[in-house]
Amino acid sequence: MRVDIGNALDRVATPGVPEDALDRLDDRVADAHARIEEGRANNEHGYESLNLPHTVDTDEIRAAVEPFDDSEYLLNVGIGGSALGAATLSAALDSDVEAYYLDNVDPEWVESIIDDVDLSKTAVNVVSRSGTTAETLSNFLVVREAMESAGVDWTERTWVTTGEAGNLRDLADKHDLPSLKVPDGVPGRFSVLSTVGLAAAALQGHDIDAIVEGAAAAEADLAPSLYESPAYAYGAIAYALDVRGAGINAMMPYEESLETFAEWYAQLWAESLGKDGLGQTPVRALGATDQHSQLQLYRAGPNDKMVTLVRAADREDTPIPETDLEGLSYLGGSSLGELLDAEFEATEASLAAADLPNVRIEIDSVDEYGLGELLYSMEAATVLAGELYDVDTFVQPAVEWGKKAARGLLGGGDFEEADAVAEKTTLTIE
Ligand SMILES: O=P(O)(O)OC[C@H]1O[C@](O)(CO)[C@@H](O)[C@@H]1O
Repeated sequence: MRVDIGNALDRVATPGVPEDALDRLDDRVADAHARIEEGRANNEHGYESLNLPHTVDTDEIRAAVEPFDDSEYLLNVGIGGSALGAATLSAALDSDVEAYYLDNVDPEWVESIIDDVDLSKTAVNVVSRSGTTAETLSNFLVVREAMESAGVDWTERTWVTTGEAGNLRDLADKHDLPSLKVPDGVPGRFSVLSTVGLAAAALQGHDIDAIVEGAAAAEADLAPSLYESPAYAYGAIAYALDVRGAGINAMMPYEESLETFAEWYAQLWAESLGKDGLGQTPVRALGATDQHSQLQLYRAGPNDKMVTLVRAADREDTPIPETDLEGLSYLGGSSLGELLDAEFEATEASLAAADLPNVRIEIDSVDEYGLGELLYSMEAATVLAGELYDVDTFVQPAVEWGKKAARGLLGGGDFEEADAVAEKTTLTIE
């Protein structure tokens, strides 16, 4: 993986980072790297995530999903980090298994998916690190009832991925379900390279060892200098731009297969760094599509953002037939890939021409190795940025308020947060 930060320098962009400031920041990167390595060596909570290339047991994962290798469908029931990593891999890689990610509780959407699959040929993976997430447990109960109604023995088609204890662990023990453990020291948003992300990938026939090899290559690049580590270069430059005013980071892959990656990145970046009034807001974008959508704001709106452009050096291509359409003959004989690359580079240059900071991330190809490299690098970049912001990267206390309010509204306990809902200020226009 390569990261080009040239268009983030102050001689190109505003806000931009002076090269002498980057050199000074590199001293802080060295200190942060030492802290990260200490956390990894001691398997400290969160830092343990960066050890996964050496600790994940891919044989165990393949064995756990082997009983389901006749499946034509996968229903992954989980939310947040218990869905987005596996969904990123599914979206990026081809498989004969049709995978669905039930990571919301919109009833019409859930019912439409259950109707779309043949439950007798479906593997259900219920994923929850805590085992208490309302959306996940509710969707599981709905799916289980649908299987029972269809005369399918759900215990024959379900595996569980969860922590040491909790509702799902009890369910697995009670019904003797195949189960995989979510590593204790790995927060959900950092769990794609663990049982959480790789079991679904294995069921879909993907080479999870190649994913881990790519992650290991990114790990090998971690160094006490941003100039030696693409992952740290990205984490450092994004932090440096944020503290200079680029409070928004548009993650804009120029690969349709990486659209879900941008969604995964948004949770990783926001839930890790959004603390104590700090944190850069991730925006999910897609090239070339958003050139015809958000780019107007990026170029001519407030200079309060950076754009991260991601692409693969190699991809399959499709020729564009010759044409005599007025003004479009230049396209004939070219290819869609050449057009996409031209638009990537044109957008990159257009942002620089508008003084808007942007960073280029390039992987060799969107395959298992390239995905492992990209995902691990973004995790390492996030951990580094967390050290530079000096926030607690691996917790997410701010999400608990809403959970308690919702639980109180449903009669799940007496929570003052639920009382606050009733006190809403209203000014309704109809
Ligand atoms: O895996 P669990 O415990 O169901 O949590 C799902 C998601 O919910 C969160 O805990 C936030 O509520 C995320 O950090 C996590 O990825």
